[in-house]
Amino acid sequence: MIELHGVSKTVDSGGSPLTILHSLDLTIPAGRSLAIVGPSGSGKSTLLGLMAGLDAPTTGEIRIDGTSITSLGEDALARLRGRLIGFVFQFFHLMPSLTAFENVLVPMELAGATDAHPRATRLLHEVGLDARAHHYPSQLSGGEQQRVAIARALANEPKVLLADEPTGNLDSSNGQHVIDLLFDVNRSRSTTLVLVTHDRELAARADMQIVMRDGRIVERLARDAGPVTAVAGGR
Ligand SMILES: Nc1ncnc2c1ncn2[C@@H]1O[C@H](COP(=O)(O)OP(=O)(O)OP(=O)(O)O)[C@@H](O)[C@H]1O
Repeated sequence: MIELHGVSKTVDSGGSPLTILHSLDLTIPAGRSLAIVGPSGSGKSTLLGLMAGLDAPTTGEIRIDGTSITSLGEDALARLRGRLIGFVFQFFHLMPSLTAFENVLVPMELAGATDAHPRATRLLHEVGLDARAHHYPSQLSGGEQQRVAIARALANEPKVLLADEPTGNLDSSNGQHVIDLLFDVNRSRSTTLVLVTHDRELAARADMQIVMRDGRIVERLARDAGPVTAVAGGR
């Protein structure tokens, strides 16, 4: 579902080039989950942003569902993002002037869905927020806001769900609820899930883990049926 081939990212740092991702190769099969872990500044969010097509790599190729996104123009990329990718951020990024229901509704209406209303109702039900549908973000707890953000990310039935520190701003019980929800979606809808996290316990719930350090993947772990084991040189 997601393939990276020789992906590097170099940025300008005070007039001199700084390489923050070094020739990464990675394959995430459809319907699986991957956790990206590693210390602060190791390149996790940059990598997720590249997978989302929010930023372009300096070299290499990224394919999402068979389409090379590295050669797409802005418009085609925006359409592909809208069709295939849902994004969940650490700080929720809900529209403060819209209710929970409207936050979920708007992306569907923008995509031209004719059944947006019943689908928004169903999605809020799935994330356990029926009773909060007409509340504004400021009237919701952090965990509730993140669940609205997940419902919104699922609005256009993406094949890929990308989450950047989705529990970073939540207490442990709200965080647990949000994580359960993300893995439920991964399993029940076969949505490919990629999440960035500092939490090794959470990361261990994913089918695969990569550990980043200084812009490189320094460790790859995969789980088949049994416990998570190291994969020597595997993708
Ligand atoms: N546009 C940019 N210009 C210069 N440096 C950048 C730019 N974007 C990212 N960096 C640097 O690249 C490195 C990787 O950043 P990134 O945000 O991907 O790390 P991270 O692993 O997600 O960190 P954290 O866990 O703290 O969020 C950091 O050292 C960051 O300062």
